[in-house]
Amino acid sequence: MTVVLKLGGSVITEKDEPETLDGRTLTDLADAIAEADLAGLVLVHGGGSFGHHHAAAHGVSTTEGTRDARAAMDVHGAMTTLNRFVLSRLHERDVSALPVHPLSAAARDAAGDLSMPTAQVATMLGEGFVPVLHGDGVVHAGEGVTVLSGDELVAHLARELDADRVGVCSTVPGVLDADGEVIPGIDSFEAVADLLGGSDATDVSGGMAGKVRELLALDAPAHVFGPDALGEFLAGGSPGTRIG
Ligand SMILES: Nc1ncnc2c1ncn2[C@@H]1O[C@H](COP(=O)(O)OP(=O)(O)OP(=O)(O)O)[C@@H](O)[C@H]1O
Ligand SMILES: C=C(C)CCOP(=O)(O)O
Repeated sequence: MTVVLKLGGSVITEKDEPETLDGRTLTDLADAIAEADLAGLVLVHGGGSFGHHHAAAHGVSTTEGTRDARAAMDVHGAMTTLNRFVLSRLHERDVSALPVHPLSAAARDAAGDLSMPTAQVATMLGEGFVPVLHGDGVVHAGEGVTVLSGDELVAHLARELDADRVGVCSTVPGVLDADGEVIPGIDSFEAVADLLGGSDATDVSGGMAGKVRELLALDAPAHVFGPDALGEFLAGGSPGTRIG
């Protein structure tokens, strides 16, 4: 059973305070992960206040790039710092987590299509490790370096690894309707397009609308849920909003 799980940057950081961790929530999520069956689990985390502030400050998005290596390193460096925090919380709980940094492995062609090998991720899984990837900068033909979102990585990994389940843990308990209630299931983008906004915080990669679009394109069932429901998802449950 292969499960791809994203820990939203807005969950594990204080998204409005540059480079500030939400240590308490990250600890709770690490506890839930440590209690779960870890075989086949691939983790991805987003940028929150580590990646998005730097990307926005340099005018870099998923489509607008930079050829300034220092700007690219501001984004990448902040993301590897956040990745170290996530890894250390997992190691403290004896989770055999190993990092995979997309900047050094991935590329986009001129049309923006992503390529990234996944043999290292599959081999880590085969050897009993938990790979931990993250949103990052990515070299992009014709643009320099653009942003690769964790949501895009989740979709890529789910396809390449033929995942059985996908989970996206965000600040919200699911995709919300106009009354703020969790929508149980989404089968088409058009049906919910008017409800989906970007993010409340600085976010260069599309917020909830981008997430739903990526997840709908997958074969594997995906769930969007809040931090309280991570244990339920990892135990095989279907919390929040089911997508696809
Ligand atoms: N209909 C909706 N239902 C739920 N959330 C919505 C909706 N429309 C917009 N949003 C926003 O989407 C946000 C979640 O997307 P966001 O990209 O910020 O989360 P994340 O993946 O946890 O963070 P990051 O992108 O930093 O990894 C919510 O906090 C909310 O502000
Ligand atoms: C801004 C960066 C580098 C990461 C974007 O990943 P996301 O938070 O999953 O959208």
